[in-house]
Amino acid sequence: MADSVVPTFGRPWSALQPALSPAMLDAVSSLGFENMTPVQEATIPASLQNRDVVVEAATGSGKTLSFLIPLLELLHRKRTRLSHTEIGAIVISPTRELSRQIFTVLQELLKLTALPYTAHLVVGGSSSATNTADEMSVLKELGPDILVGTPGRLEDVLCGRLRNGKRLKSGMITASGGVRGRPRVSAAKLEVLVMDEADRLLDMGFEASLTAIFSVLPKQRRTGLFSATMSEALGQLVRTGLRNPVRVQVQVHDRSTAGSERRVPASLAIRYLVSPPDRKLAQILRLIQMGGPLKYIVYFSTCAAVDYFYRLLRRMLCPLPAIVPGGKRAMREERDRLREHFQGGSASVHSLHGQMVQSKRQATYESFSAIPPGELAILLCTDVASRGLDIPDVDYVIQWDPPTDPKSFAHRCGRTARAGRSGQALVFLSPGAEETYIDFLALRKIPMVPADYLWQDSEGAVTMEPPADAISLVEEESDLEESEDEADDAEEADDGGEKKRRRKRRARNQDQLSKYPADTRSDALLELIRGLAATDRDIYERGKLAFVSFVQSYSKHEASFIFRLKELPIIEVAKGFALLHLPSMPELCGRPVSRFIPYAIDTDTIPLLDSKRETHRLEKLEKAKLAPPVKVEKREKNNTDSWTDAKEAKDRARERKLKRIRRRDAVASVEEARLMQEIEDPKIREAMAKDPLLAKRMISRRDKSLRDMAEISASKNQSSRQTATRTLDDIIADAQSTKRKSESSSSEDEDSWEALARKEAIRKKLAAKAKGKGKKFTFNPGFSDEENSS
Ligand SMILES: Nc1ncnc2c1ncn2[C@@H]1O[C@H](COP(=O)(O)OP(=O)(O)OP(=O)(O)O)[C@@H](O)[C@H]1O
Repeated sequence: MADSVVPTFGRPWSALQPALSPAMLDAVSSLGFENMTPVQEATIPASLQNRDVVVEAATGSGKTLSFLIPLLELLHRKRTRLSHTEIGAIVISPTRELSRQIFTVLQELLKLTALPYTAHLVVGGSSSATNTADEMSVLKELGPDILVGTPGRLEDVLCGRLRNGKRLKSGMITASGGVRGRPRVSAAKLEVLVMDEADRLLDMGFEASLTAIFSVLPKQRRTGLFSATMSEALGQLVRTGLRNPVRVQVQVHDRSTAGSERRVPASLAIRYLVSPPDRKLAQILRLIQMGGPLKYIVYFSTCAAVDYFYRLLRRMLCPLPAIVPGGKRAMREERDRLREHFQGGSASVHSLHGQMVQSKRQATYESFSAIPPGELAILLCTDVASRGLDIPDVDYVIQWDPPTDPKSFAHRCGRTARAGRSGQALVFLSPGAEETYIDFLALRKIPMVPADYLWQDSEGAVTMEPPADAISLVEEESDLEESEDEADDAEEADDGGEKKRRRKRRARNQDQLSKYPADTRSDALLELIRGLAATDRDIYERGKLAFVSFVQSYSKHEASFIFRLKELPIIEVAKGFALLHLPSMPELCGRPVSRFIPYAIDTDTIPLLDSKRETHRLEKLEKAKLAPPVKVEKREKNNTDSWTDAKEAKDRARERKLKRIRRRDAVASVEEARLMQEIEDPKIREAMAKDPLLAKRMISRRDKSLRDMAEISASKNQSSRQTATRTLDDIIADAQSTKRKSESSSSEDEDSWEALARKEAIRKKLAAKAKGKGKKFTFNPGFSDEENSS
C-alpha cells in the first residue's frame, strides 16, 4: 500500500543558485514541498541560467515543477512585456488530461506567486463549431501570456488554422476569400518552449503539428524537453532547435541489487506472471481480493477491450448493476454466482480511453482521482492514461498485456510509486516467445521479478497452493493434438514444409501451456461469463470486438520479434475473452480451432437489454430474412481476405506516408543544422535564425550547385571510362582475331583458356603502362564491365 507520508528529498528550495524569487519560495512552501527532488535540484538552476535542457528522470519524480518554476521565473526576470495578443511561453503535452493537469499546477503557482501573467488551456475535445468559436473568443478576450495544450489545437491557434470558429485545412480557401485563418496570437516574443513527454511528442503522430508550431516560434528562445524515457528520442531532438542543451539524467539505484541503475522509481516493485492467456481475468480478481481495498489501474491495448471488461466488472463488482435480464431475482442469483469468484466486496469501476467523449474522460479522471485511500476502486484504461497523469494514491498497476509501444511500459507502471511513495505493478505474459520481454526490459534497466500464480480454494479464499483437483492439461488434450497432427501429415508433402513448421510451433506452444495445471475455478468463471454473454447482446458483441481488436493490436507491437502473432496461443486468448464462437478471421487459419468449444446458441437470438434497441434489432432481422437473397459474387479464396483488410491497408498507407514525411523533415532539419555550422559569417547566421525561409532557400541553392557539380563530374567520369573501355576492347578484339587466324584448329576449351592467358598478358602490359603514367588499372577478363574502371 502507498505510504501516507510524503517523503523528504534533497536540499531545501532556499539553497538553489541562482536563487528563486521570494514569491516563488513562498509558493512552493505553501504547496507543502520543503525540499527539492533530485530532478528539480539539477534542472532549475540550468534553466535559470538560460540554458536549453533535455531532462530524463523516472516517473513521479517532480518534472512538472522542474519546468513550470523556471518558466515563470524567466518571464518574471526578463520583465517580458507582452501585448494583448502576444504570448511568452508554451507548454506542449501529448494528451488533454496531461495538459489539463499541468495547467492546474500552473494556475496554482500563478495564484500563489501573484505574478502578473495569465495562462490558458488549449486542448481539443469537441468538433462542434460553437465550442471552437467559444475558445477563440476566450483567447481574444483573455489575451493569455502562457499557453498549455496539445499539439493539434496549439497549431490551430498559433498557425491560424481557425477562422470564424471553424477548423480549416491548410491552404483551404474560405468563403470570404482568405486562404487561411489569421493566427489569434503572436509567438514573436516567446521566451520559453516546454515539451513534456517529449519522446512521445517527437513520435510520428505529432510530426506535422509540431513542425508547423516550430515554424512560427522565434529561434532565440529557451527550450526544455522532459520525459521519463527521453533517451529513446535523442535522434529526433535536432528538429526541436535546441541550442547547446544541458542534459539532465537522474539515475535511480536499486538497493536490492547492489546499486545497479534502473529507469523506474526505486520504490516501485514490478512483477510478471507467465500464465495461459485464458486465466488473466481470474488472476486479476484474485489479486484484488487478496490485495484488499486499494486503488488499481488495469491497462489494456485497445479501447474495445476496456469497454468490454468495464461492462463485465461492473456486473460483477458494482453494488448496483444496470439492467439484468429476468428482474431482481435473477439479478440476485447472478450476483451470488459471480461472487463465488470474487469475495473482495464491492468496488467502484471506471473506464478511460481515447474514443470516449472528452467530458466523460474528464469526469472519469476527476472521480477516480477523488477516491480516497482505503476504498476499492478500479480504473480500466488504455495508454491514453499512461503518461504523466498524477492520480493520487494509486497502489497497483496491472497490465493485461504489454503495451504496443515498449516505452509506455515504464510510464504505465509509473502511475504508482510517485514522489517516493511505494507501489506495485504486474504484467501478464503468455508462455513462449513473450517471456523474452523480461530480458528485453532488463536491458532497458527495468528489472522485474516473477509473481506467484494465485489459486482459489473451494470456499473462494485465495491461496498460493494449487488445490488437489488441479490436473495437467497435457493428458486431456494430447488426443486432440494427435488427430490434428495426422491430418497435417497428409497435407504436408504439398505445401513446402509450412504445415510442418506450423505444427512444430503449435507443439511448442502447447508444450508450454501444458506445464500449467488446470485451474477449474478460472474455467468456471469464464463459463459463467459466457452465460452472461448469451443473455446480453451488448456483452456478446463487445467481447467479440475486444478479441478482434486485441489480435489486430498484437500484430502492431513495435517489439515484433517478441510479440509474434504466429506464436500467440490465439485459442486460449479467445477463451480468455469468454467468446461464444470464434469469429471468422484469417489469423485463425491453421490454428487448432478444435480446442475451442462453441457455445450452443443461435447468436441471432441473444437479446439487447434495452427494449427499444431490441425491437429495432428484431425488426431489422425480420426484414433481412424476408428480403430476397443478395447474389454475392464468389471471390477468389485468398488468405488475406477479411473484413479487417481495408482498415489494415489504410493504416499501412498512413504509416508509409508518415514515414515519408518524417524522412523528408529529418533530412531538411539535418541540412539546416549543417548549413548553420558551415556558415561562419555571424550576420548571415543571424539572418538565417530569424527567417527559416532564407535557410531553406540557401539549402536549395546549395543543393542545386552540388547537383550541377555532381553532373559535371559524372559526365567526365563517363567519358574517361568510355575511352578506357574502348581502348581495352580494341586491344582484346585485335588479339582474338590474331589468335583465330593462327590457331583455328584448337578446341573450344583450349580456345577460351588461351584467350584468357592472352588477356592476362594484355592486362599486365596495360597495368605496366598505366603505372608509368601514375594510374592504376584493374581488369577482370570478360566478366564485368564495371570492374574495368580507371
Ligand atoms: N519537491 C517535492 N516534494 C514532494 N513532492 C513533490 C515535489 N515536487 C513534486 N512533488 C509531487 O510529486 C508528484 C509527481 O510529480 P510530477 O507529476 O511532476 O512527476 P513527473 O516526474 O512529471 O511524472 P511523470 O513522468 O509520470 O509525468 C506530484 O504529486 C507532485 O505534487
